[in-house]
Amino acid sequence: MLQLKDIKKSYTTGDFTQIALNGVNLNFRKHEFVAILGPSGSGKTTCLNVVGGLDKYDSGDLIINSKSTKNFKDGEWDAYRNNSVGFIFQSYNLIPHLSIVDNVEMGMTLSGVSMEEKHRKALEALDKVGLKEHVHKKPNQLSGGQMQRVAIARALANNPDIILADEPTGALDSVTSGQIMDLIKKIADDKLVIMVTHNPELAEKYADRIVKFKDGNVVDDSYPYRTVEEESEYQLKRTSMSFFTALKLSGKNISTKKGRTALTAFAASIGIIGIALILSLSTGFQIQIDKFQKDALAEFPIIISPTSQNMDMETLEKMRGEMKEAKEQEYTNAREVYLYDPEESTVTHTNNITKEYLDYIEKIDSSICTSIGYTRVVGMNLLSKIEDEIIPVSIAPATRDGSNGGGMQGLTSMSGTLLSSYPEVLDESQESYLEKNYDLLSGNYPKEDTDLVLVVNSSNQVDYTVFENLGIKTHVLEKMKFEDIVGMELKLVTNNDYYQETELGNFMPQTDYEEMYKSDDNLTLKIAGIIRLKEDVTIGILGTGIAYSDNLVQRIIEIEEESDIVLAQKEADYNVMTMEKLEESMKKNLLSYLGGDTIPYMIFLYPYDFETKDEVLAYLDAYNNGKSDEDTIVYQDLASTMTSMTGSIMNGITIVLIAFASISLVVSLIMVGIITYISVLERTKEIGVLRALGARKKDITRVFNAETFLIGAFSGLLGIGIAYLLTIPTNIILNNMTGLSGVAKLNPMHALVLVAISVVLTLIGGMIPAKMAAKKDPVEALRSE
Ligand SMILES: Nc1ncnc2c1ncn2[C@@H]1O[C@H](COP(=O)(O)OP(=O)(O)OP(=O)(O)O)[C@@H](O)[C@H]1O
Repeated sequence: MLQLKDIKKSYTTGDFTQIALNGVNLNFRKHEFVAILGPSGSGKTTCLNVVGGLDKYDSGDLIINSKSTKNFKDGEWDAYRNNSVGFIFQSYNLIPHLSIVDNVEMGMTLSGVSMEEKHRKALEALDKVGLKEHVHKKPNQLSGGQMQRVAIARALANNPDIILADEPTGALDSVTSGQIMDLIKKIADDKLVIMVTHNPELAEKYADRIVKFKDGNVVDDSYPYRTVEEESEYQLKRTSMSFFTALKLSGKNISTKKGRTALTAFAASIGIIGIALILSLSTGFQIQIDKFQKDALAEFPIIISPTSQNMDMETLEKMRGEMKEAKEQEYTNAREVYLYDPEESTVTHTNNITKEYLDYIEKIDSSICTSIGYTRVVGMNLLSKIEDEIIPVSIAPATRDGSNGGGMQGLTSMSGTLLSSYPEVLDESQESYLEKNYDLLSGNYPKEDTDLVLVVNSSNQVDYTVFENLGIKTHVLEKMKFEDIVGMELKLVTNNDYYQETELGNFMPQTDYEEMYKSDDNLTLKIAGIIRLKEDVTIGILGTGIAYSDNLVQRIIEIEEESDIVLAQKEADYNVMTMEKLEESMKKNLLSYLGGDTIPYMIFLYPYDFETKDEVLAYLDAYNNGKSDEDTIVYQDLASTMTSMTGSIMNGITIVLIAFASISLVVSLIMVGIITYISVLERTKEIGVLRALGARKKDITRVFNAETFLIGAFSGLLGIGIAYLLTIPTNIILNNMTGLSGVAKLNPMHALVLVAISVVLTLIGGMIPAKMAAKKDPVEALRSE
């Protein structure tokens, strides 16, 4: 059954080598009760540990069921301890934080016995040792004798062939000793029991055979066994601890030191709390910005103007780079003044808007672009009948505009002025731009091309010059009734009626307004209604004053293109009114003013929202494909420029803050490492017990990894929980400070990732101590107190 052949074992500590076993030869029968006696230090325990596979022999051979163990691998030793050997120690070596049943089940747990079978066998074993009523107690609630019974039950539970007992009654009184010996004696009926003892009477009374040790050698054997081993199959069942078992084991251990674990987890969670708060704030602010974009900036048109400054990120960065360079050049010592052209450092592009481009724009899909607006510099020859007198008037916007109460400062400063021509919807079935964004205060929204509207600001104000231009004597007026304004009519006079060619060949505006007023060619314009920007619309593109549709201007151009003055001006290289010489660009402007140019000055494209805006931009970009630099048309998308700038600033700040908060994560990593290390020290005995029960080194690592996993997961969840609670006061404070509500919002995705990070970091922190634990020598581990 079991055979020791010339087993030698020595321990070297420093320069000193202690021979513990000096060529031991022993044969054991399948079923017998062997007592090993001998003076202290004679090698009894060492022999038992070698037989049990806890300690490795230096030379010789241990033959188990006729199989040599010389070439046993770690895994085979682990399996051997688990399947074939049951240990009973003097100091019981129960795992204190597990219940009695769990202690007894542990060996079977390691060899993967099913839950029910394991439980049944454990109860059976406990019944055998007479502890059936105590199964749910913890080891420290039992007497010494009872604890040793549990240890015996544990040794028996997996039904091993060999029971090794190292002074099992050493710590017990004589009565209890007797009871335990009776129990062991009974076990020996169908097992090999090897017991080390100092007590010759006990040995005499109970053992079948007494082997005496002295100086690492067998000096006497009362019933030697000399036989040739018959061949037999010897199969070992591999052991392995599931991660779940490791979790359970560690969970129970952690639950015995709740206070410490909670403190550790809290300390470790501070980094997580910091990062979670930062993330929740930054996502919160980003959400606010996005909301602002959606609410306001989506209404912000894409602008195509004659010259455009390339305000994309690349250019901005370039400009910033130049600023940096400029800084570096500061404070020269030269005694000279340098001249430079600031234009050279700004990137401008001249857009040559062509008929082809206009056609392209007009073909844009109405499902991505709600409306298109134009500005054209077309002068209108307007007359009005005021108190029976006909006078020339104008609907030009107020000269000091910008007070429509709609927060249009952005557009005002960047593109010069607010518009007086409102955009037309592309899809006729859609609500018109005015209906969507402006409340009607009086009259109607414009229906005809010739309908005008008066735009007022939130307090119904209009610059008095608007009315001055309309021919109304404003110095006697402070206010005007809606009814007096709505329905007001103006006559639009054609160029042919308005300008007349003189004998000198130049054109002069007529002054016979009565005559002009009566002309059949006139168009009658009417102020159809008074409108005001809706309260929830942030950006209105119309300035206060009179607004009209682009169709009206197009109609004027259609008529005036063929007017005498336009035809004459087209031919001439001088101003046909003043006869002054004209530059090419001045001529172009004059023609536009006279209605002789179909190309608008600026184009405004209004996407539905941010998604369709991208499509509109793609459509505009597509036009530039394969075009030479000067033929490309550069648009301005101020909204995106603004938001991408705020976006990257936000990201920058977030990264810096997270970097700071991460320092505390590193601290917690180190702390978890220390805690795990302490835990390894505290659980050394448990490591030994587990190894004796057949746990592999890997399983020990797993136990501690499970512990750090639990701490990591707990601290992560705790951190997220606290961070979540902290968002409440944060939001209250922010609301008081900024008026924004619900800014801090913890994204569930971020929460999950942070818990994962916490787990990974604590696992890393605990890795080294867990490896150290696995490397512990089982014999030494068992010996530790
Ligand atoms: N891990 C070790 N390192 C160094 N020496 C050891 C180690 N384990 C045992 N020894 C030495 O080996 C010898 C045999 O020890 P062992 O524990 O087997 O004796 P023992 O007969 O069981 O003694 P006791 O009856 O007092 O328990 C002793 O001299 C002991 O000091």
